[in-house]
Amino acid sequence: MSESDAPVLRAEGLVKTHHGEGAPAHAVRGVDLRVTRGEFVAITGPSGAGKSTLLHLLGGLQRPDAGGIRLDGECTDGWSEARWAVERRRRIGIVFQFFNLVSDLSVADNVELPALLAGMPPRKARTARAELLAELGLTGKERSMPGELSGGEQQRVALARALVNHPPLLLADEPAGSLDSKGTREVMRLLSRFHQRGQTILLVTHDARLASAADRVISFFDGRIADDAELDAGPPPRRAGTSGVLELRD
Ligand SMILES: Nc1ncnc2c1ncn2[C@@H]1O[C@H](COP(=O)(O)OP(=O)(O)OP(=O)(O)O)[C@@H](O)[C@H]1O
Repeated sequence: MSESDAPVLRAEGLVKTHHGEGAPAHAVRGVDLRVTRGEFVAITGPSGAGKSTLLHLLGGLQRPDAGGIRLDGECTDGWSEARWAVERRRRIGIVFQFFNLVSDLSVADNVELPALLAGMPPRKARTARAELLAELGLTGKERSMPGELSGGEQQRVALARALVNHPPLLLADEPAGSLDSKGTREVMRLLSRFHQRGQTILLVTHDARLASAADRVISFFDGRIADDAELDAGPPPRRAGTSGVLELRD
């Protein structure tokens, strides 16, 4: 299988136990998962089921106790923290519930930073940033600091930051978890729109309504996949970069 035919993400036999103050938490108890190019997969399940731990493993933010992960067919076994950091910039965009923007950098700098760190020439990074912010309805906010923005706006900046390097995979961990209903609708509409353009997305949410935006829903329970179902297919995803400007209406 050539690398381009390989699944964007493949996990086999993933296991992760957290050792905290109390009894060990068996968060992920043996997970096999394959995500193909262009899929929008939601992982849903009750609080404490292990969804965030799984997403952290898949993004290389935590190491599994057992099992392995392949990105575009490439085995990640033995990757160091530094290697994961480099590969994440190129291959995996991540958005979190609480945005995790750099509070003392402007909106523009937050979005440009990962592009510059990935080696994009400054002029190209500025153009990429401007295009994404325009698409996300944030033109005019470039000089704002994150603390001056609403939660929904901050999450849109986080989305721009996650996508500025055109990563093959977007991981989203409860991206609407701290937003009001308007912000939630915006974020979900944007995820759907990027998916329509061909973006592969893995969304973790405890909210079954949000999961229904995906075309495949995995029910996660007690550290294991309890169900894995394709939903009715919507219009086929288009190739990346072929659609027009986003509209953000209520
Ligand atoms: N860093 C940690 N140290 C110790 N235990 C942890 C740690 N992170 C998670 N856990 C435990 O692992 C289990 C799974 O947690 P996880 O956050 O992955 O679940 P979740 O499904 O994402 O939950 P939620 O929807 O509430 O975010 C829980 O019992 C949790 O308390």
